[in-house]
Amino acid sequence: MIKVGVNGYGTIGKRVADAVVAQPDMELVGVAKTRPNFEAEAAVRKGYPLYAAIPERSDAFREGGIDLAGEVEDMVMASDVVVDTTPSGIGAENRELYRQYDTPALFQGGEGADVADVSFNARANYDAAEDAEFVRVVSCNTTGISRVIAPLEEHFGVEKARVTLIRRGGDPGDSSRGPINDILPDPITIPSHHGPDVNSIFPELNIDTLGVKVPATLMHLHSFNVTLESEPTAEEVKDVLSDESRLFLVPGTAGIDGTGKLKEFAMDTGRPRGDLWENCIWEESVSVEDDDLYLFQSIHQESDVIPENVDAIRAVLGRETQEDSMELTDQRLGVGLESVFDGMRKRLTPYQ
Ligand SMILES: NC(=O)C1=CN([C@@H]2O[C@H](COP(=O)(O)OP(=O)(O)OC[C@H]3O[C@@H](n4cnc5c(N)ncnc54)[C@H](OP(=O)(O)O)[C@@H]3O)[C@@H](O)[C@H]2O)C=CC1
Ligand SMILES: O=C(OP(=O)(O)O)[C@H](O)COP(=O)(O)O
Repeated sequence: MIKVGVNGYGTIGKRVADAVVAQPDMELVGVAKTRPNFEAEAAVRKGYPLYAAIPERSDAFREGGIDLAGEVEDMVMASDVVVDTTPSGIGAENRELYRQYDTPALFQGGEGADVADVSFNARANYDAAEDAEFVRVVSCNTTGISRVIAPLEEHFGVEKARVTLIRRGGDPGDSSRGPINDILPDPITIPSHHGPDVNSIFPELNIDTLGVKVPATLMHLHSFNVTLESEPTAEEVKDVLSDESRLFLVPGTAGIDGTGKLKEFAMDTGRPRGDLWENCIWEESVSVEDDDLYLFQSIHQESDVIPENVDAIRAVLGRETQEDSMELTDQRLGVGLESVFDGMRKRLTPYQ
């Protein structure tokens, strides 16, 4: 069993912890937090050993009536791998702690690429993580773009990708973030940081990205224009994309017209926390004009990186092949939505 510690128990950390518990080859050593708040309560209720991320604050947990399993160092020492899911910038500060105990660590996309030896996306570069000291699972947006680029490169070749990202302002619980009544070019300079970040996965890719922030919390939306090296039909592109378990082609028949209904759909299908681990690509948007491909996709920022973190745990230890790890992760989490609509595709015409 692979022993996994999760340092930081917020949006990403709580989902990584649940995903680790769902794997047959992993054991959750515990999770670390700085404060005895509602998330600490939830971790304890789930039976997850809870460690104090800042030892001097251990007393606050005791005063709050929450039992600790120890301090973060104890968790790191007992782990084969630590997944660092602390806020952007804290991960880099934690590197020395992991190095001290010779424990490989995974960081998240809020850290700079130089925090790790390798930036990781399971579909694109699984093997590159093997034996690395530190691995960075790229951000939700970079993950979403990489999952589309990988099959397009393999099947059709990519001459140039242009992606405009309509970014959610904050997560649903981020009450201090915005905008609340504005549309911001963010970053205002071009390219946005996403293009160079995608290049940390595909160094040779010619890609430009533009970012916009809007008053929404549910998901991001990407508008793609990819100039291909060949001229497939839209149907051929859809066939290739629909073969990927982490890409979900939202059928026109579903009547899902935006991110609100996507989230409603996720909750209706019983997804934990309404999570959508897959890129949600609107099937009707997939269009090809000569060698230019266009499509819209939505990315659930809180959850698309979760399967990638699980795969990165195996990859860094050299366990399982890329294909076997992705298949196991998907099966244990329940990734893959195509089958939900199989019957519906046959029965309905668009938007009936
Ligand atoms: N949310 C998103 O959409 C995505 C985020 N990411 C990246 O994932 C990382 C984590 O983001 P996210 O989960 O959203 O952040 P959150 O703020 O939701 O969670 C981070 C948690 O870490 C805890 N924390 C703070 N300081 C420390 C510390 N020193 N040691 C241990 N825990 C600490 C905080 O809880 P407390 O202080 O209560 O312990 C907080 O809840 C970032 O790099 C982010 O960029 C990647 C993809 C998507
Ligand atoms: O960490 C994330 O969001 P946040 O920094 O806006 O909270 C997401 O991964 C999106 O980040 P990005 O738009 O910088 O790729």
